[in-house]
Amino acid sequence: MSGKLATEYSAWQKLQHIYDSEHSKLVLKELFAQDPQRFQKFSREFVSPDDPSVTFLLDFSKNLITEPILNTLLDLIREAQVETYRDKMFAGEHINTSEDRAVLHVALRNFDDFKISEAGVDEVAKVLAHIKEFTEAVRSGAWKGYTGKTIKTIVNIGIGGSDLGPVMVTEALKPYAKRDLDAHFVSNIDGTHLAETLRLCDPETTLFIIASKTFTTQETITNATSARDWFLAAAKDKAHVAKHFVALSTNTKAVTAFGISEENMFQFWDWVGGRYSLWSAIGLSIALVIGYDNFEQLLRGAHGMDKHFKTAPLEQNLPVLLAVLGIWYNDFYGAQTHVLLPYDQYLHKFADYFQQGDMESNGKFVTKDGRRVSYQTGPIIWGAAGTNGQHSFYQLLHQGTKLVPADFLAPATTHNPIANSLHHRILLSNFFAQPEALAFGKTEEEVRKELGPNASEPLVKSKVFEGNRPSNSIMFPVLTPATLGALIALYEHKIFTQGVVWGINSFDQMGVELGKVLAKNILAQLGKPADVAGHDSSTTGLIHYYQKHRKE
Ligand SMILES: O=P(O)(O)OC[C@H]1O[C@@](O)(CO)[C@@H](O)[C@@H]1O
Repeated sequence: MSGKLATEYSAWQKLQHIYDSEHSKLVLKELFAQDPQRFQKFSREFVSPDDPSVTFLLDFSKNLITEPILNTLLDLIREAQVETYRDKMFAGEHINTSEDRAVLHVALRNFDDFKISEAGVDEVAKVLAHIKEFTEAVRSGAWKGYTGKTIKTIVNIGIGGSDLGPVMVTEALKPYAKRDLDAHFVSNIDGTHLAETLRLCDPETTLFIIASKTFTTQETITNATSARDWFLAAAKDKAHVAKHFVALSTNTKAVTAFGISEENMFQFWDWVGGRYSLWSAIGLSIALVIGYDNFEQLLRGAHGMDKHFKTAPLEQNLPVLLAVLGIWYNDFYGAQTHVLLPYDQYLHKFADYFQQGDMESNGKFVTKDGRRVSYQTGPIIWGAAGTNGQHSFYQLLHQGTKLVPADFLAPATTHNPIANSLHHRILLSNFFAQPEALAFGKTEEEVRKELGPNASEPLVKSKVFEGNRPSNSIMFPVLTPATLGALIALYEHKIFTQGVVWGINSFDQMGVELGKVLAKNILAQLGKPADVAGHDSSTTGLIHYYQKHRKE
């Protein structure tokens, strides 16, 4: 990162000029008509350098770009020194400058031993071995609860990066799950979350996983304490906690103070960002559900993408391509959001996961050297599994007034070929049709022809699809642990790349702190109206309403 504001790059200024002078002439229907080779030119096939079965196609031909525009976008990557910063990340340099930390989620899956000098990196293998040993003991039944029964239920208690990754991955890889081991995830401080989960648990056969990088997060520690109280109400003897509680954290002192022994702790390190931690001990619930071997495949899939990101030339580099396309719409077309649309029910939490991954990384307005940006940084990430989204928000995607760049993802083969794969064919027919409709629309002339001469003008106008709405399509043979790993790493490195161009620190999260401090202050004032002090009339009024109407 050259310490520049993105707008100071000559490539950025050239892109602004191109946008201003050409954007109105960029019509997908015409671009495709002019070039029968457009799909070939603007699609890339990723094949993992470690495993040829880990492969996917990125079709980015339905984007509002030409080769000169793409080349200028790649010039921006060069001018922002993205490759230099990438190499700094992989080398363990402290690129998280505000916290003086390395950013080394790639070290958690480093099967080829990238040379990385940072405390803890040489302990990754030991933690993985501990995860393997423990998960095999639980899954085999060798690990027994306090009454000698095997573990039937696991409850992961964590929030943010200590929850979203395990939730998304265990949902995505359900075909690989041990079906007689129930997994639950409690994250919200709302007592409902824990209460409803505990209704499903037997203290004799339940294992609680307390997942927290800091082991100070109020929601997690409160939930963990209540879960322990619930357990001890049945088990009575504190000695039994050791058989039913394990911890995933960087904070050994806090873990042991909570009452979990160090041998029941799976460690990770400060250079693992919360939203990049599913590859670490935070992935214990994943390994319990899908087995250690599949968890390792997940890691290996990500590693293959790491190598691709580290070595592929920019014009072949998939994270870089996704990154520059996102910047084109976010910073020049004025798109405020980016929608992720996996046509795979197993990936129904994919967008949720990258809400934190992207928005907590790049939702920033100050550069690493403290300058306020004058341009858009991180987009709003949202999405849903297809085809459900089509019956919810696609009206806006097709005929709304906002530009919403979309990523469509789908497996060529389903894990559930019911009805002779009729369901999958219908799913994929929509996966193919939606980007086509978004790109090419339906003209007024086509509508008139369809409706006939007596159709009212308003009706005709309401049925026009202007099209020219961009999308990427990603297809892969089947959703396996390794393919999922590669896909997640693809988006991680896209986020990294965009952060470098914007000059921001993608790896701290100062923005989550103020609310926590204010909440702690208010918590102490909730007793009675006289306790409420130091707030605006709105906050005061709301608290008074609560105090007047609460029943508990
Ligand atoms: O894992 P932990 O330390 O309990 O943090 C949980 C989450 O809280 C944050 O909002 C940071 O406070 C996320 O960045 C993080 O993933």
